[in-house]
Amino acid sequence: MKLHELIGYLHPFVDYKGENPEITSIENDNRRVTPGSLFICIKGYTVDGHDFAGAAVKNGAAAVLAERELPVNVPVIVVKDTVRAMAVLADAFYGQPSQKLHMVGITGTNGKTTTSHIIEQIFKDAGQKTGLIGTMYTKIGEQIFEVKNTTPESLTLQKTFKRMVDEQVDTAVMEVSSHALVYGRVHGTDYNVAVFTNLTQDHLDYHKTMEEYRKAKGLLFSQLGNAFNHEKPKFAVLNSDDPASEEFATLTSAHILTYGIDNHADLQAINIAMTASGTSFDLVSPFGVKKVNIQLIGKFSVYNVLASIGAALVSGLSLDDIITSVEGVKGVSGRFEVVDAGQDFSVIVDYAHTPDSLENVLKTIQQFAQKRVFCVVGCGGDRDRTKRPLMAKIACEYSTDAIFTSDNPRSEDPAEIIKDMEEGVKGEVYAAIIDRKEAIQHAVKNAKSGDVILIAGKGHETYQQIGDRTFDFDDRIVAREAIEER
Ligand SMILES: CC(=O)N[C@H]1[C@@H](OP(=O)(O)OP(=O)(O)OC[C@H]2O[C@@H](n3ccc(=O)[nH]c3=O)[C@H](O)[C@@H]2O)O[C@H](CO)[C@@H](O)[C@@H]1O[C@H](C)C(=O)N[C@@H](C)C(=O)N[C@H](CCC(=O)O)C(=O)O
Ligand SMILES: Nc1ncnc2c1ncn2[C@@H]1O[C@H](COP(=O)(O)OP(=O)(O)OP(=O)(O)O)[C@@H](O)[C@H]1O
Ligand SMILES: N[C@H](CCC[C@H](N)C(=O)O)C(=O)O
Ligand SMILES: [Mg+2]
Repeated sequence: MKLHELIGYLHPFVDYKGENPEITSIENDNRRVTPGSLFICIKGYTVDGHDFAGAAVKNGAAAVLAERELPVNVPVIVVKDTVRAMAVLADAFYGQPSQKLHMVGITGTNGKTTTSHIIEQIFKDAGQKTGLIGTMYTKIGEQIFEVKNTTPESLTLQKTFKRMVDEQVDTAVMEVSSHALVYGRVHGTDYNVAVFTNLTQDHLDYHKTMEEYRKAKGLLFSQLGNAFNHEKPKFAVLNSDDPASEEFATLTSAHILTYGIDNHADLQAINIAMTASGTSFDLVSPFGVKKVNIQLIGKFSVYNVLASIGAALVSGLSLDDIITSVEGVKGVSGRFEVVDAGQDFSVIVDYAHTPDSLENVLKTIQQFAQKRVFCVVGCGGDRDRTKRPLMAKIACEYSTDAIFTSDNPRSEDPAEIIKDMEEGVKGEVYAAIIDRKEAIQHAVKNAKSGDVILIAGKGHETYQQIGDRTFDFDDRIVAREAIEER
């Protein structure tokens, strides 16, 4: 694409009539620039991309998009906000790929990864080729690509959509983090279905207040657009048991489908019963009452399944087929994952890293635990500090043996993080073992027949970040080894 054509997609006041080179790629990292690239300078949290314009030109950049003039010998196009401009250019450069996919976006504090996998499974069972973008990876069909963020910045995102289009993907399911919504990473992404799971405390380091955090999540719904396209209708799938849904409904003109358990909803689960092999419920729907038996455990899993059924139903799939699919879902890596090395006590690895998810998982365990419940838990460094005492309190309240430990301390002192946790449990009995491996070994050594050990916070993660180093660490492997050493 020629530079002039590309610039034509920007704000009409952007005035550029200079040279018109062929733009072969768009990059925002000078290390990825090749001859013919347009280099976009982004002011980051760590460094300022404007400082790398010279290096980008050395690598062959044909033009630079920046927020100020720069001393380089290629055209510099100046805009007010390069992050906003990047989203527009990425969408245009890759041929507006999100408009060619059936797009399902999921936001909410907890359950995004789980729900996205359930939805992926339903569409796969319906014979579609799927794409998935989220915390664990990006997937195109069965190909897996590593990721750094739950929701990548616009350039990577649009490039991924383009690849999905090229590989004949029908439906793309993605997690949309609150950071992504605030930072405009999904500007231009044309969702057909926007799903809300729930809103509870997390990320207050970034959003400061729950109100700001709620506003961030609401952006997914306000960005669903206002026009009625009857050939490609838009839907908001909202949790009727979460008070934020009422506000989100007002933000969009899209059709609304609600799901819930406690409050009336278009899709409501009643008569929920936990069985040895999962959870069963009656689904009250516009198509009558249907019995559903899922292999997942807990009330929170019922919410994720209801949200997934809702997203698939508004996408035009048949309810009976959808139910068959969700009944086949075995669970998602690191979410309530059982570690079975033949021991006579249960070990569960779960990605609960917020107060609400920890409480949900421990309450679910209480429903079947007969004896002691050990809870190995830590809180991430360089993240919301205010959740630390709350998570510690929940661990002590809903388990018999709380063991506080480290979970990616990053640049913080792990002992100080545990001190923050301890603020929430003055006078309670607990153990504090900084080394996560030792903490897991301690629980495994002390567990007796019939006990349950929950290892919370890291789920699928295969690393521990201490300082600026990343070490191999997998709760499931460490637990298995500890069991085998017993
Ligand atoms: C705070 C934050 O959001 N940071 C994101 C941001 O990094 P940054 O601002 O530090 O970037 P930077 O390193 O300063 O670089 C600025 C610019 O200079 C460029 N650069 C940099 C170095 C160089 O040598 N050459 C060069 O050109 C960079 O490519 C970039 O364009 O831009 C990066 C690239 O897009 C992101 O990967 C990074 O996410 C970091 C890893 C992160 O931890 N983000 C968290 C807060 C986050 O976004 N989390 C949510 C999930 C939350 C949830 O679970 O709900 C998510 O969606 O992942
Ligand atoms: N609907 C839900 N409500 C509350 N807690 C949930 C729900 N679904 C899952 N959880 C809990 O939250 C944990 C994380 O789930 P999941 O990874 O699906 O969430 P996420 O929203 O993708 O998280 P992240 O923001 O880190 O990407 C699970 O391990 C489980 O403990
Ligand atoms: N997406 C979340 C994941 C937290 C996982 C937990 N293991 C931690 O490192 O705090 C975050 O970056 O806050
Ligand atoms: Mg996730």
